[in-house]
Amino acid sequence: MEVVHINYKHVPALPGSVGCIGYFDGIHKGHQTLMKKAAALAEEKNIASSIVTFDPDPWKVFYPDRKITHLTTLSDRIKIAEHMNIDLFYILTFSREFAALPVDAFHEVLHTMKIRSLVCGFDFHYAVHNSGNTDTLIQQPYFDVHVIDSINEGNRKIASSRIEPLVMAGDVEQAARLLGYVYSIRGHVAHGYKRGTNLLKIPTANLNMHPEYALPAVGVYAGMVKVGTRLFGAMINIGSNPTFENETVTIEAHLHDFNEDIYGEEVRFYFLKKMRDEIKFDSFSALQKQLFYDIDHSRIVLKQNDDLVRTTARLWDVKQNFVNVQR
Ligand SMILES: Cc1cc2nc3c(=O)[nH]c(=O)nc-3n(C[C@H](O)[C@H](O)[C@H](O)COP(=O)(O)O)c2cc1C
Ligand SMILES: Nc1ncnc2c1ncn2[C@@H]1O[C@H](COP(=O)(O)OP(=O)(O)OP(=O)(O)O)[C@@H](O)[C@H]1O
Repeated sequence: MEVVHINYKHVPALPGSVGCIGYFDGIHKGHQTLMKKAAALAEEKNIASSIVTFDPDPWKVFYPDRKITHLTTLSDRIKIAEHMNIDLFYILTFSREFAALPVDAFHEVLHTMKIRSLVCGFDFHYAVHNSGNTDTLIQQPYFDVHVIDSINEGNRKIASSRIEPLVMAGDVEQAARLLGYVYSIRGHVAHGYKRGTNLLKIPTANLNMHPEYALPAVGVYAGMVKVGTRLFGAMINIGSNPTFENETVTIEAHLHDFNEDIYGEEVRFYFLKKMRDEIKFDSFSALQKQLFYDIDHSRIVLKQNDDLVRTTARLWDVKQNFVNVQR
């Protein structure tokens, strides 16, 4: 898949393609349906398939002072799209000027990009004051338009704005049902207080998370950690370690059957299921006993969700999957 950054005023020479259009945060099951349709139409027409998306996030452009979080960063969206049989990933630079384009000018930009067919959702809006919709798209003269009906779960549209609150409430299982894969966040391994190794004999990797992600609720999760191209089973804690009365919230994981120094490395934490709330224990040994129980519990959860783990591993190009394999 080729990634092309485009300024709408200077569109480079591009091949004809069947595009699907939107912001696509999370690339959830609704988005995946659009992408599959674009890929199928492109094959029929024997031309390329493309994604037409925007960066930065329109919300960031209009509200620069607000902290805006996402399910995926742009590089995550590119990575996932690679697995959706898409040939070209177009990133239109979003600005106030671009947002102010009249409907007709927006159509002309897509025409200049040689979009031959466009796939969009039933509620897609675009151009100045979001005045463009599927009707105006269908009426334009340049390309044919395929509108996808609402892809629902439980009678409600699957949307990024529905998934993010689920993640933030700790319901990562339901989030995975809507995404089609396990929610994850990326960052670097930072130094903790070393109590995990020294006092509890349960070493943990502390995550310095990329700030763009929606953080799951405080609690203890079964999940996975990706180190390089290897995936490990894990249990993850998000919280302030009340037994030790930390002042800040940390994100830390104990990886199953793992004993390597990974300080500073880029890693990804995957949240499969919330197992329990964080608790203040009366003694270190009571905490330690609970943590040993959590290790067994997380192994069981991983076994029960093997298909979901494998689907997720495939999306993120895992080369060695050690989940459910003792090293
Ligand atoms: C899966 C998991 C669950 C945890 N649960 C709790 C908990 O319920 N209460 C608590 O005070 N600390 C909990 N902790 C945090 C430990 O106290 C923490 O790992 C320890 O303080 C080591 O921190 P350090 O890496 O900063 O040294 C948990 C850690 C993990 C990995
Ligand atoms: N569940 C869905 N069913 C059908 N089409 C969808 C669905 N979700 C998104 N789309 C379409 O996918 C494209 C990209 O959607 P976009 O990311 O812009 O918003 P969204 O997923 O609807 O999320 P939100 O409403 O939270 O912003 C749009 O064309 C949109 O209409």
